Amino acid sequence: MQDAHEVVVLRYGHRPGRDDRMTTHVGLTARALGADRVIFPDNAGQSAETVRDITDRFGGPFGVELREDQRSVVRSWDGPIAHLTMYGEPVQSVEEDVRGAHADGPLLVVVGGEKVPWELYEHATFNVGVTNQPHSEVAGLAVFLDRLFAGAELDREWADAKQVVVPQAEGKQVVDPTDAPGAGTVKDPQTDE
Ligand SMILES: C[S@@+](CC[C@H](N)C(=O)[O-])C[C@H]1O[C@@H](n2cnc3c(N)ncnc32)[C@H](O)[C@@H]1O
Repeated sequence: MQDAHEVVVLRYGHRPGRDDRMTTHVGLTARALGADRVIFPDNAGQSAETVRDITDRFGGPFGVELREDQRSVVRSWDGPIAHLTMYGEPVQSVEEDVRGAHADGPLLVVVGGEKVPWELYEHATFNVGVTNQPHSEVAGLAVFLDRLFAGAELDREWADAKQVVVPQAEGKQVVDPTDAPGAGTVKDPQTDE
């Protein structure tokens, strides 16, 4: 089910083992930088678990779905599609048009892993390059979302978090959101200690 205002990231293709970290980071980047949900291939269950766990701890809302057939997600999408590729038009040239198209419908942002089918280039409303240099789906997605939201995603607030990071000039502080400011325990979010 699509919501007219949503931004959904589709990870097109996943090679278990080799792509695990990248697929997880596509999901974490989509979540952190303002997308509403991510769709992973159904062989990326471990990445889906990790992104759900982070959402559970650090807040949402953010959806994670596993779908068997990415081709059918693209074919049946009822709204504009932005496919990120080094061969596409410069993001700085098309960002306004993408925002305009998104005003009329939900936006699907597609990032690849291994080679994506040619059909995707034809089916996409926009083929978007974040530079025309080869780099990574995570970097491309981050810059694209920041351009799409014009930086507003950086000030987003999170609902139902169990842990909140208190920004520090030095060191790390993570508190329970129900604690008074400054009264929380100091934790490393990666080790939970
Ligand atoms: C390892 S790259 C594959 C490079 C591929 N030849 C391509 O079409 O961009 C995996 C994914 O990273 C993203 N990507 C890589 N470079 C990009 C760029 N300059 N702009 C936008 N996306 C890029 C694309 O989504 C691509 O499918």
